[in-house]
Amino acid sequence: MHSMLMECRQLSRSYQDGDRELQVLKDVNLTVHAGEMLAIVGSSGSGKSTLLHCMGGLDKPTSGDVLFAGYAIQDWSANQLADWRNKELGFIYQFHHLLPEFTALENVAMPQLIAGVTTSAAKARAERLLRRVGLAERLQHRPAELSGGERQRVAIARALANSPRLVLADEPTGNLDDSTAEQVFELLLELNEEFDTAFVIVTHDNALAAKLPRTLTLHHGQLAQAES
Ligand SMILES: Nc1ncnc2c1ncn2[C@@H]1O[C@H](COP(=O)(O)OP(=O)(O)OP(=O)(O)O)[C@@H](O)[C@H]1O
Repeated sequence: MHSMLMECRQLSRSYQDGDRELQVLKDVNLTVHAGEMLAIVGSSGSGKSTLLHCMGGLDKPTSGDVLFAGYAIQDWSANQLADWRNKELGFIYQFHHLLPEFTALENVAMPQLIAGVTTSAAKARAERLLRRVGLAERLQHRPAELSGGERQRVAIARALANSPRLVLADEPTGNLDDSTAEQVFELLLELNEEFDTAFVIVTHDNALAAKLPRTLTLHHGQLAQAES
């Protein structure tokens, strides 16, 4: 059995909405094991993005803990969080968030340069990753010169650039047509097998979620079933 990588304990998040409190997440308990892949599904507004943001240190729980390899991330400074996100996490969003003025190769090299990898090593790894995601012919293209599916493949390669232990993906196929979405999902499944990286994928697409080994359902900010 794989070791525990991330744990949410009694995670709650509420927002102040005028003079009332909006409880978005309520006592969420979940464990992500090293190398596993799981889907989080739930209707719009059920708290999926908020949960992912708390797991990625982009939002802070109102109460409860997010532990990464046993450490409570909310205790870390902004610098520590930024460093952790750069080295240990990858993010994939619905919209690719690639830098428009840079090529695919440069976009994938960027997180490595930030981590202190040399330019030549960063570009070599970026090229390997882009080849792996099927973009050998697109290394020098800028995001505007790529299709939506290709842009998401670049974003996936970028998420894996620093060999993170965990990739958090928020509707990674939400902006793609059905067949492209399925291909991108298949790619994520393959990469999860090949790399020693856990994936947590938020999706509203139950058919795609069903391809993953484990699915958790959020309902009004609570996990619908007990953690397996
Ligand atoms: N910063 C914020 N301030 C106030 N309310 C917020 C904030 N972020 C999210 N919310 C509210 O929290 C609820 C859950 O939002 P969240 O984005 O987590 O849902 P979701 O399940 O990801 O929805 P969708 O599938 O539509 O993206 C929504 O009612 C939203 O308006």
